[in-house]
Amino acid sequence: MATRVRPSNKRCAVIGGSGFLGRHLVEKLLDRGYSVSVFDIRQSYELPGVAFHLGDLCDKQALLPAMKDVSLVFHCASPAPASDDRGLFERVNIQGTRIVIQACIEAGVQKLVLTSSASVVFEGTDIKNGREDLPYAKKPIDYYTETKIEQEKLVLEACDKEKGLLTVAIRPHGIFGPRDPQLVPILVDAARRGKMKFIIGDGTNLVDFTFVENVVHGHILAAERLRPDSPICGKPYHITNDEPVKFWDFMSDVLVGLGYAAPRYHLPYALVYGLALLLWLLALILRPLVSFKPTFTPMRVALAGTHHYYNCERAKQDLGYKPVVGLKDGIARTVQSYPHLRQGA
Ligand SMILES: NC(=O)C1=CN([C@@H]2O[C@H](COP(=O)(O)OP(=O)(O)OC[C@H]3O[C@@H](n4cnc5c(N)ncnc54)[C@H](OP(=O)(O)O)[C@@H]3O)[C@@H](O)[C@H]2O)C=CC1
Ligand SMILES: CC(C)=CCC[C@@H](C)[C@H]1CC[C@H]2C3=C(CC[C@]12C)[C@@]1(C)CCC(=O)C[C@@H]1CC3
Repeated sequence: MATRVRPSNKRCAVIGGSGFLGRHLVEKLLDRGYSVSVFDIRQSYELPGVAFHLGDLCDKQALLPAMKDVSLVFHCASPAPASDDRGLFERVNIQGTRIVIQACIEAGVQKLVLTSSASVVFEGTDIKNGREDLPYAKKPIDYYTETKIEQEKLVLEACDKEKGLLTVAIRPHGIFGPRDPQLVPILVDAARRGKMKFIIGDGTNLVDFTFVENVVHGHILAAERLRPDSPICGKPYHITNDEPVKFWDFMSDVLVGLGYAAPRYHLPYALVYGLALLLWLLALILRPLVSFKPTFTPMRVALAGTHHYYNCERAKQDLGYKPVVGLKDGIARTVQSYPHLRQGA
């Protein structure tokens, strides 16, 4: 009779490990003595001690080898939020997550840590110091958010001590740091095209931006505290820098750090939101004829002009979480890591 090898609790798999957050997580896990399998649709780097498994997470047969003898799985893969492809989000974030859960059960994985998003409660209006017990958004602002809600519910409902799979969801917000492919590059692209002269609204709205190493820290704490008797089973946790900042101050610090001018002129929020909505509709109607992607989508305008910051007291209490890198330091390290995006480079 074949004997089943009991997975070592230092063997883990990172689904989405080639991405921005995934790669930072892999690096920290290696530092902490874990051996890591990465499952991703692409391979973006090589590292000693990391075994890559390439494939689509919707394919269980492709996933299973990455989970062999693994006790802990991190699921941080998702299509990019900027995509407008509803079918893709539903396939990867909802159906794919069901498959990830089935594969975990089949492979005998004991713990599944999902990277969710604090945006699962965001409907485009102010959230100030939001706690985890806020209801899920009834009118999510885009397909990304809509499918992140369903994904989180699936993972948390899969937490079953009898079946031996424990789950937890981390809800980060506005992740930034070296190698981020969206926030800084999109911002610099807009600045280079002369589109970052304006502040949407009065510029006083507070937002969480979270340095990537803090997000990684939250994930690892959650994984290590996830045990049958711990209060964290089946729960979501906000992980932020715990330093809400004015959205436009953060943007200005990054822009000025990279040698661009800070936005100065104010535009009314309702006007910009209305224009972004019109442009989005126009892009949708004209899609069969011409393809253009507006920089200021309704989702980005909503994020730029409202308060959205979250309370992370639950993570402090249950996980012993405390940010390891402050906002000022995080911005400086981020700016330094993008020499090619500096003004004039
Ligand atoms: N960035 C942020 O501000 C925030 C992110 N999050 C969440 O954090 C997680 C990580 O985000 P981030 O690192 O920024 O994103 P990235 O796009 O950098 O990383 C996601 C990775 O998953 C891969 N992937 C996508 N689809 C599949 C698939 N079907 N099968 C296997 N791999 C796939 C991507 O490949 P490819 O690039 O080829 O698509 C990419 O390598 C996501 O779940 C996201 O929802 C939550 C809050 C904020
Ligand atoms: C309007 C403007 C100035 C845009 C430039 C910056 C934006 C690209 C980012 C500002 C807030 C960011 C953000 C996300 C993506 C990038 C921004 C829109 C997320 C949508 C990424 C995925 C999530 O789960 C939530 C994030 C909220 C903040």
